[in-house]
Amino acid sequence: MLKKTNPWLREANLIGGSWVAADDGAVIEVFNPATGEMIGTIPAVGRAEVKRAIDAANAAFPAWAAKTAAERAAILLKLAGLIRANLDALAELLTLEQGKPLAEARGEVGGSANYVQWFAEEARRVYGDTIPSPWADRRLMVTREPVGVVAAITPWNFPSSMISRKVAAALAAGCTVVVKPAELTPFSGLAWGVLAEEAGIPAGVVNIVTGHAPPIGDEFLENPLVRKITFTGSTAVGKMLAGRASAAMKRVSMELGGNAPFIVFDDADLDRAVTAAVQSKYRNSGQTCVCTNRFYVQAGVYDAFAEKFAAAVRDLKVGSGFEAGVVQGPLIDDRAVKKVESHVTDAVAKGATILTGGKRHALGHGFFEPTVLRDATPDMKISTDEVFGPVAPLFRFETEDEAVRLANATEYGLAGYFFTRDLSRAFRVGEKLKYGQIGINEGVITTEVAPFGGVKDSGVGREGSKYGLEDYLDIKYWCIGL
Ligand SMILES: NC(=O)C1=CN([C@@H]2O[C@H](COP(=O)(O)OP(=O)(O)OC[C@H]3O[C@@H](n4cnc5c(N)ncnc54)[C@H](OP(=O)(O)O)[C@@H]3O)[C@@H](O)[C@H]2O)C=CC1
Ligand SMILES: O=C(O)CCCC(=O)O
Repeated sequence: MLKKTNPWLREANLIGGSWVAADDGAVIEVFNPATGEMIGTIPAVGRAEVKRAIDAANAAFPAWAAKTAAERAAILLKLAGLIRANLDALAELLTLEQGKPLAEARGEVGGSANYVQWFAEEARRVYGDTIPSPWADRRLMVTREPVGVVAAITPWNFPSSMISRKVAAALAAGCTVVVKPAELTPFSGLAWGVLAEEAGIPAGVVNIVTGHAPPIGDEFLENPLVRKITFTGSTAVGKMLAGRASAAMKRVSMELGGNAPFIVFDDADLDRAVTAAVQSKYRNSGQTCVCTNRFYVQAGVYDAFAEKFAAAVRDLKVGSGFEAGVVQGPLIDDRAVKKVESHVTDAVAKGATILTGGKRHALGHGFFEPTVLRDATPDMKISTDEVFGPVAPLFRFETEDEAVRLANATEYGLAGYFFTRDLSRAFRVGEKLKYGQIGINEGVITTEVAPFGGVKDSGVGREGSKYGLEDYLDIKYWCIGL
């Protein structure tokens, strides 16, 4: 039904300003994760179509890069306005293909517009430098230039805002792009292309291709016209892409997995910590790379926190994202549910106690009960693996040093959170945590004005903020003899 009424559901790819099918007509079916119903099909393109998209981006690059920053900014501002003007329909499309509650989808689409607006504004602030010359007869300066054609690969958990965060930055810098949205949630990405056209972004500047990932990834990696690859997704795929891209000397930005700790010290405001814990863990049903994965709670407040937290989680309403009051939608697919189930089974076998939830929800499909486990220990899989689902393990600790050691005992380093009312401890612990993003007395910290990104196996580069533009700019040094 929504397929007929939603004006943004586009079942074609955008290549060089034309909406096209795969050369051989191949398609992939896309399903609603809440019901299992097919909601549409997308082209399953091969390397030939991807090469044409890259050629189109390359052909469009000189004219787009030559526009003044103010001209690019004006087009991007129009796009931000169009996203906002159509927010309801875009949010419905997002919930339909991804499952998140409509209120969260509206928040994501609004965030998508915010990223576009932010980078429209930043486009006009790409400054250069002059360098004091060591030679009396020469003048030295530095300018910044767009890197060229960018290939962007985006995930299914934020199918709208991840495109904005990458593509708006690339466009603001003067780059042209070929985007590959996730196969499970392609329609929000394709809708982005429809809106980009309507905003007046010239043909070939934004191209969107869909299909099976390996051939598309191979063309991105092996085509010399692609100068940069930006990716959000799993660490395993990110490492593969970064390895092959560096062999071809392409620039990369990698936003990869996380294993976020959330530390509650004895001196924390417990009610505030509980509210933040629920948001940080159960947003998008736990399918966010900055969602808390491990809760470390100091011995003095362990029981009180566990009780209050479990009570709050019991109240979370599970169901279709379209239903009023629902705050937990389905997981993206059955593979995700099986992963969550295996973490719970492993934790319980090793001594964890289920305080609430713990199994598939009676609604079926991708639904899983919001779960809290107490008495978690470091030997459980959930302490090292990214669970990407609605399961919260509570670990107990005694001292500040122990909390920091446990929180840092992971190969990931994306986001970490802690709760304390002691200012000295806030700085002490914040400085010791090896993470790219720190939340103190806050559980949700993402905004377009701040740098999003990680250290260690969580990736390289930053998105959003003034730093987000740098990833799309090359530095050029000029030495001018007088
Ligand atoms: N950091 C984050 O925000 C995310 C983390 N994850 C983590 O990864 C786990 C698995 O999720 P999954 O969806 O499999 O993540 P992936 O890393 O496989 O997918 C992310 C994106 O990469 C694409 N991709 C996959 N393989 C290739 C390839 N060979 N070449 C080019 N692109 C490729 C996917 O395409 P396609 O959709 O067509 O497969 C998708 O667009 C999750 O459970 C979670 O732990 C997942 C998503 C986002
Ligand atoms: O999971 C991600 O990669 C993006 C998270 C965006 C957010 O925190 O809103």
